[in-house]
Amino acid sequence: MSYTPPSDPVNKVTNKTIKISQLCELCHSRKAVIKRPKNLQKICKLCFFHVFETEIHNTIVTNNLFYKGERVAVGASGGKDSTVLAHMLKYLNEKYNYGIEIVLLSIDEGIVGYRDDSLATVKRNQQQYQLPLEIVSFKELYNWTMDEIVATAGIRNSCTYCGVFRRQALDRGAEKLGIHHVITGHNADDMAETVLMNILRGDVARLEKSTAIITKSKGSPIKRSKPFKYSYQKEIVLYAHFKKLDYFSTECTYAPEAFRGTAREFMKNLESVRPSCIIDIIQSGENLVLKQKKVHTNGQQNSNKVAGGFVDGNRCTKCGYLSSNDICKACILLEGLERNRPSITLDNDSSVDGAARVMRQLEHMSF
Ligand SMILES: Nc1ncnc2c1ncn2[C@@H]1O[C@H](COP(=O)(O)OP(=O)(O)OP(=O)(O)O)[C@@H](O)[C@H]1O
Repeated sequence: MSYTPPSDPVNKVTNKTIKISQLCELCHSRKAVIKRPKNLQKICKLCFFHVFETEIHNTIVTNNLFYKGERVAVGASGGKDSTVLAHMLKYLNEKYNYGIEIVLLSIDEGIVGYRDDSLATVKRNQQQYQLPLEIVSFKELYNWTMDEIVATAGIRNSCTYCGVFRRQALDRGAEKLGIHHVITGHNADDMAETVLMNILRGDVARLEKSTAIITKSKGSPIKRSKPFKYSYQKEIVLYAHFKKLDYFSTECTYAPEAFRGTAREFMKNLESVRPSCIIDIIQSGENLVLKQKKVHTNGQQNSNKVAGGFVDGNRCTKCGYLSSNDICKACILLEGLERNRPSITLDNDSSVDGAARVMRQLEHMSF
């Protein structure tokens, strides 16, 4: 059986007759060109754009992510997720009149050959989407670049340093802009991976928070949200590809954290057998009812009580930023780094240059 579809400028059907079995399962008129990774439905490009955009709009509306007049900072790394996020928020904001003001906020971790190239993409996105851009660097905030950190502390814990500093840097960048809402491109795959990792580590405190679409620490004026919480990574990539978005696709120079890498691989294997497992894991995480925490005789809950009497939402006594301890994790990491900073005797002899100068500096270096 065959069918002559109406003219379709997007799918550009050259052969006018399409077998019924090739028709889009949603509109039943255009040729299906995609098998949706989320549910294996065969659909056309136009229907894919429509369902994908509508699902994200529904997530935003159902969870009251924005209020009219709100200024929001999109964590923009130049990668696929945050590029699609910036594009999508601009598009939905105009289509549904959310009334939000969007600013791109990028953190330059100082990774030569990776972040400098991806930031060039963000700068192009800024032009393409006509959005303001703020770049904050690790160097200006911490006086360390990730390259220097890896050279000093090794590659093994690079994700820990990068994650802790970037999280705080996003808050500090937003504060600098007077913005109280940071939006990130974390997707369903990231979230399912995190749930799995927290279960495997028995990290109950993090498990409780890991599926929240909005997170906010007590005492912090800055909230974070993840509108792609239910969006599959593969669909985000497909959307970027079909919309011909300009994004940076190289992996970070430093290897992903070993445990996360293993969890990611495991999730991918599960997904290939059962695509719905990503959403299923997120839903399981959302529906987990955790055992009541033990209450101390003084009435305080276990999780809130930490050494020094600090609870989540206090300020670090060193840098003044949010911390659940006396001193925040960023300051603890910085202290360790400073102790090990290579002390370089600067060679002011301008007669030697290039490799000879570097060799001379290396000879003076001590760790
Ligand atoms: N350097 C950065 N500057 C600003 N935001 C960032 C940066 N790195 C990550 N983010 C934010 O955190 C989200 C998750 O980051 P992650 O490192 O998991 O990268 P990812 O999954 O590859 O995302 P992307 O494709 O956007 O790079 C990103 O989508 C982005 O919103």
